[in-house]
Amino acid sequence: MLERNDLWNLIKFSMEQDLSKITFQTFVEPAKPLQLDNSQMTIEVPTNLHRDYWEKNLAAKFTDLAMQATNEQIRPVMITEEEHQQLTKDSQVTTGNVAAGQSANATTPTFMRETKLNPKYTFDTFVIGKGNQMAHAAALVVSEEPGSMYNPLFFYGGVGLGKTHLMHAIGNKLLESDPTRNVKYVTSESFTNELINAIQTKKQEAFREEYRNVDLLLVDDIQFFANKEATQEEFFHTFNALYEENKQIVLTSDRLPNEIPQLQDRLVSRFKWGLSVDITPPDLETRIAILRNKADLEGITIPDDTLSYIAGQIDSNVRELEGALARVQAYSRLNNSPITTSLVADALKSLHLNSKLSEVSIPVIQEKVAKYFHVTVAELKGKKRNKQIVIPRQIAMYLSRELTDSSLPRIGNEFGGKDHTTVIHAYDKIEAALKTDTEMQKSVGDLKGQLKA
Ligand SMILES: Nc1ncnc2c1ncn2[C@@H]1O[C@H](COP(=O)(O)OP(=O)(O)OP(=O)(O)O)[C@@H](O)[C@H]1O
Repeated sequence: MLERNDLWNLIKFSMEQDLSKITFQTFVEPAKPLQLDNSQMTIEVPTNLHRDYWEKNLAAKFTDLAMQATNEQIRPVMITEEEHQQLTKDSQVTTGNVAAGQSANATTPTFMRETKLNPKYTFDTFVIGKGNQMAHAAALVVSEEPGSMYNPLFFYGGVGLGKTHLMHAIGNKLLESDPTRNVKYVTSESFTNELINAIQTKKQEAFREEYRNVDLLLVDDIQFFANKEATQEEFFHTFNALYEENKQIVLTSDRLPNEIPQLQDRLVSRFKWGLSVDITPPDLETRIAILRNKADLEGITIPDDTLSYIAGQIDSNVRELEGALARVQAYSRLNNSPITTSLVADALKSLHLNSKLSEVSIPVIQEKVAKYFHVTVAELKGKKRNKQIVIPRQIAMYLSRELTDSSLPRIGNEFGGKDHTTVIHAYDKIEAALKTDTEMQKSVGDLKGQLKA
């Protein structure tokens, strides 16, 4: 399935060709896609008049274009800006959910994240490569002997590298061998929201029952436990209850437990009791294998050299790789032409993959930062920890993450083989300093100006 924005951009592009300029500018340009799930796209428009026009004149065209692009029936659901604001307010009141990014803008279909396991995320569909070999092996062991070897099993690493996939694979495998097992998958955000609901509706006992009676608990993205005292307190007790009963716990995060801000020490130490394994970005061969696997599963015909071309363009994460393939597939359908390397180049052009990378590279950033602070590039890549070097090094890492598409491990590598968590730490530090420290604002502003010039 294409990502919401990707599909929207393709449809918008086709509408622009078909509609008069004035109709396009009046009704399509101000529309905003909010959410895409399997059968509908929710689209926000400024007024009732826009909504009526869409429903009467554009909805059918939208569905046709979406069908051409994805081969699926997707209907547009129009809401006005005012209705959207009201809905967002209502959902905050009922769920206590005020965290950014959890409104109707969420792009992940809720059925995958919050209620059940995604049946597509199995060991069979997971491609093993250097960066995930150990994680895969540990996941397999845990799915065969839950609660005995590695408890908890903790996966960490950058976004879109397969942590959730492996976690679901454990659950799916366990249920396949014994459908009576009680498996619960939850994101840390849903855990928090369910807890808040339970407190508000005085159903804490039921909440505890539900969580403490599982055979396998899968909690995704636990970095969002950061700073959430009540959630951490509750989770601590859930963890203990399950652990004592030898029930398996699997956790994922974008960083190691001790790097999650304000995570209680007692949780950090418990999370380290079992096995922590990192997942690093796939190398070129693995990326090609993932694409080939995906293309086969979807029945897409695509030549080998074209697959290699896509894999060479996108080295950051697997989700983007899959998004690129979906985009290419949609582009080929809309243009009614077979997938070739030149079609792929056209389809991916608007992602500006090369221009972003070639405009600013990590060595250029290192050179500019070193010059600005009168240190050497070797010192930035080295291990010295005095303030005169540490701050420029952290700024250079921050800028590398902001201005290039490089993955965290790749940035770490370019800085003398440092761990990706060091890059996260540097980024967080500079980001926090930029909020209050005027000297930092000036240095980073100057450097950005120089780099973009
Ligand atoms: N090795 C792999 N083989 C096949 N598919 C993969 C592999 N790694 C990742 N994917 C696919 O990439 C997509 C993103 O993976 P996933 O959601 O598991 O990432 P994640 O590490 O949990 O990211 P996030 O931190 O954003 O939650 C999924 O569709 C998943 O199936």
